[in-house]
Amino acid sequence: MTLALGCIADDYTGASDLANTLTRAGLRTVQTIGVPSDDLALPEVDAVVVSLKSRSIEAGLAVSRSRAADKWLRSRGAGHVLFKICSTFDSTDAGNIGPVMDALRADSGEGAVLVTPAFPETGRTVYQGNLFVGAVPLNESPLKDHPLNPMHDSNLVRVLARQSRTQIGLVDLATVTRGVDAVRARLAELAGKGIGAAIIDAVFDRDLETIGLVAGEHRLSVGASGIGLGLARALVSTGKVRSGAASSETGAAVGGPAACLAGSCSQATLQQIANAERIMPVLHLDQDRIITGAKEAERALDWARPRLADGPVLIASSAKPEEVAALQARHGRDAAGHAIEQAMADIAENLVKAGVRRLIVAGGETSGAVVDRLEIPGFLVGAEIAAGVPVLRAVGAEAGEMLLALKSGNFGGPEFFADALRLMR
Ligand SMILES: Nc1ncnc2c1ncn2[C@@H]1O[C@H](COP(=O)(O)OP(=O)(O)O)[C@@H](O)[C@H]1O
Ligand SMILES: O=C(O)[C@@H](O)C(=O)COP(=O)(O)O
Repeated sequence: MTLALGCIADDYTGASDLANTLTRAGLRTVQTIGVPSDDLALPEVDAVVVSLKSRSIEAGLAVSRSRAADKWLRSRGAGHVLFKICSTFDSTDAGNIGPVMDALRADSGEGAVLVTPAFPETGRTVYQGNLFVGAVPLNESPLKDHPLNPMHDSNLVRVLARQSRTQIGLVDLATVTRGVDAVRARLAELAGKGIGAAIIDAVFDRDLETIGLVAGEHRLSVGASGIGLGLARALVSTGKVRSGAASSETGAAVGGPAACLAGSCSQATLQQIANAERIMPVLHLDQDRIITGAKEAERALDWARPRLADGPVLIASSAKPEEVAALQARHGRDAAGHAIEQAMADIAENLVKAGVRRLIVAGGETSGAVVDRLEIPGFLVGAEIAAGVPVLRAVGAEAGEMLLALKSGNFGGPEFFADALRLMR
């Protein structure tokens, strides 16, 4: 297998979002959890997305895991590696976008790296280096209240400069609009000045196509699914990947009970949970009980097990920003987040033991904790539920045939859980 494109994603929902985008653009794609072991039977593919849970861990660990993934992808022939980050640039001043980019840049010998989280299909656009989420700048969007990485600065040149050892430049929209040669020339100019990375503006998919053509001539890029779309379209338009080879069939139905778990506290997920209350039983976890070790996961399982035969259930830890802030003040941000993620993993593990084979998880860190606990080594991409969220068919899972959906907290329409269940049969 010689990979046309290698990808390293810093969380699992982000990885499935990217795998979905690449598949839809015509690349045969598989999503692996971590660097695959030699005995994992991978189909013949154009792209591999290695999923890491590295967005919110200590920067040194994120760097070493990303470098290992990069090494594996390059050893499978990937000439270009995309480091997939969140379309809302989720990170803190300690990292991990800057430190990982610096390390992968050093390993690849890249001059100036193109960086953009733009993903117009989901309302993420970048202009003059400023990230917009829908109609508002990042720092005015719901991301200002993210439980782990609240985003308070929409100027990504500044945000990345605080995390990186290299100087950060800008390739503005006027340059992108002038086309591939103009972007090439600007990048060469920045590299000549010793600037190691540049935020590149993008508002429409056509901007990402221009960016993809230039980025594909290099060894490394950093961005969200939008730049993945650009890279994939460039591979197809230049004939490096045969178009139309990819299929996103979800395959045979798996049946069995279905369950939903929500750990995201995003506005979109809170609305989706409220709407799900109309169509399935919903249990709201008591977060203080989780953190103080009061057997809250067992209570949730006792509630869920007798209901599974009658239809899907939803278990949520999600809370409004002021409740999240109050909980964090009582217990600390990381302790609260970690304890809730582990409770979600406990619940998922036992739901699968109780027969659940169709599982929907809302939240990137939450999905990471759940998928790790279920020890699923990889996924094939199925039908698209909503922009950035595909049905995933587990490959090599201990529990056998399983369908999952890993939803980024911010993604999906108001009826997301119903939409997902309709496609996960
Ligand atoms: N009620 C709550 N209070 C505080 N933190 C919470 C609560 N519920 C979930 N969390 C934590 O918030 C984080 C949500 O992150 P994540 O799952 O990545 O969602 P998103 O996709 O919206 O970023 C996780 O670490 C989760 O454990
Ligand atoms: O790029 C995106 O927005 C998503 O693919 C993503 O990374 C999701 O992260 P979470 O919102 O933490 O699930």
